[in-house]
Amino acid sequence: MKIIDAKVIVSCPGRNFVTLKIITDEGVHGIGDATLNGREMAVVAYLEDHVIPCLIGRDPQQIEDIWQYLYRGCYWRRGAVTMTAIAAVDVALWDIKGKLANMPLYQLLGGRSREGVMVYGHANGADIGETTEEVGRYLDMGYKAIRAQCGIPGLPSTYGVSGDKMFYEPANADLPEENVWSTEKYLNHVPKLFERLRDSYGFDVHLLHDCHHRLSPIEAGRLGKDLEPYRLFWLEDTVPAELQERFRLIRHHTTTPLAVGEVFNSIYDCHTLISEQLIDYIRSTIVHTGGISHVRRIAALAEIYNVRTGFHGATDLSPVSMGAALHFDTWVPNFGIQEYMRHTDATDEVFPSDYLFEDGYLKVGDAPGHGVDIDESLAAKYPYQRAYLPVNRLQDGTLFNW
Ligand SMILES: O=C(O)[C@@H](O)[C@@H](O)[C@H](O)[C@H](O)CO
Ligand SMILES: [Mg+2]
Repeated sequence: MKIIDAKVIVSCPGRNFVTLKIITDEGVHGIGDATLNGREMAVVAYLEDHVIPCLIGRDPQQIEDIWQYLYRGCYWRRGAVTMTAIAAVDVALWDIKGKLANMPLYQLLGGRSREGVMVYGHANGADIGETTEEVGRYLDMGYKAIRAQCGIPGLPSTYGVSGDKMFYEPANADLPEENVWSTEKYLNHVPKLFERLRDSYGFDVHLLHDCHHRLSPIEAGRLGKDLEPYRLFWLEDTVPAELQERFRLIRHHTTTPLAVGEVFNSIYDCHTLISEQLIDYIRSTIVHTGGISHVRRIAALAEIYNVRTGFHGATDLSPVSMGAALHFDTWVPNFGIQEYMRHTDATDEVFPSDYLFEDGYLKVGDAPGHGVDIDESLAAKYPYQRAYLPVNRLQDGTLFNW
C-alpha cells in the first residue's frame, strides 16, 4: 500500500483552517489538522515544500517510521511549525489506519475507558454581572465545567472577553489588535468574580480560569491563594512557561490546581513540570505537539506522576483536531477534562463530524478513523484571510505577554 498524493487545503469559514489530506493507492484517505493560529501559511509551506515530497510512495501503515523520519530526519527538531506539520501527517495516518481496520480511533488506541468526555465551555462578560449570567447560561445548556473570564475595570479590553458570546474567536483579520494590561487591576478583580460565582451557583459546578501567561511566579502564587476559597478545577497558564522551574515557587504557595501547555510542542517542554508534579493538568494537544504518536508519550509520562490531561480545544483547533482529541480522551486512562469552544455552523458544514454534545459530555461516534472529514468544494468557497492574535501592552506602552 502506498501514499500516492497529499494536499493542503486552506479554508476560512469564519476563521482560517489548514487541513492535510493524504490519499492512498487503495482509495482510502485520511485528514489531519495543521492550523497554527496567526502563522497558518508557514505550516502550509513546510508541508507543501518539505514534507509532502517525502511522503509520496511510502506505506501509510508505517505511522511510527514516518513520524521518526519527519522528526529525526529533518535534523531541526521541535518548534511549533515543525510539530504542527508532523501532527497533521500523524493524525491523517491514524485516520487511514482506522479506516483500514474499520475501527474508530479509540479502539485502535486501546478501547473505551469512559462513556463520554467531560468538556468545559467558555463563559465571558464585560463585567462580573455579565459573566455570572453567562455561567448560568452554560449551566442551562448542561455544562458540568465552565471557564469564567471577565472584563477588568479600567482596562478597555481583556483577554477572553468578546462581543460574541457563543463563538468567541481569539484572532482578528488584517493586523494584530493591541490590548492594554495591568496585572494590579487584574489581581484585585478576579477573586471577586469567583466569590460571586460561588455565591450564585454553589460548589457543584467545576469552575476554571485562564491567566494567559501574564503573571510572575509570586503573583501566580498570590492569585492561587486568593482563589483557594472558591475551589477552582484549575488555574491555567499563570506564567510564561519557558522555564519549567518557575512552577516550583507557585506550587509552594498555593493548593489551587494548575494547568499549562497549550503553547508547548513536545515532551521536552513539560517533562520537569510532570516529573516534579508541579502541575495537575497538561494541556499540550495533538495538533501542536506532533500528533497522537507524540502526545500519547506525554500522557504516559503524566500518568506515572498522577498528572491528568486537559487538552486545548479553542476554535482555532479545527473539528479534525477535536475529533482526534475526543478519541484520545475516550481512551486515555489519566483523562482530566477537554476544552470545548463551539465552532460556527459554517465551520461545522465544511468539516462534517460525528461527535455530539450531551449533558456536559462530548461523545464520539463509531465511524472508522477519527470520524471527521472535509467538504472540499465547500471549503473552496472560503478563501484564506490573513489574521493575527492580538498583542498586549502595559499601560506605559511596554510590549507584554499575550
Ligand atoms: O485556553 C484557551 O483556549 C486560550 O488560551 C486560547 O483561546 C488561545 O488564546 C488560542 O487558542 C490561541 O490561538
Ligand atoms: Mg488558554
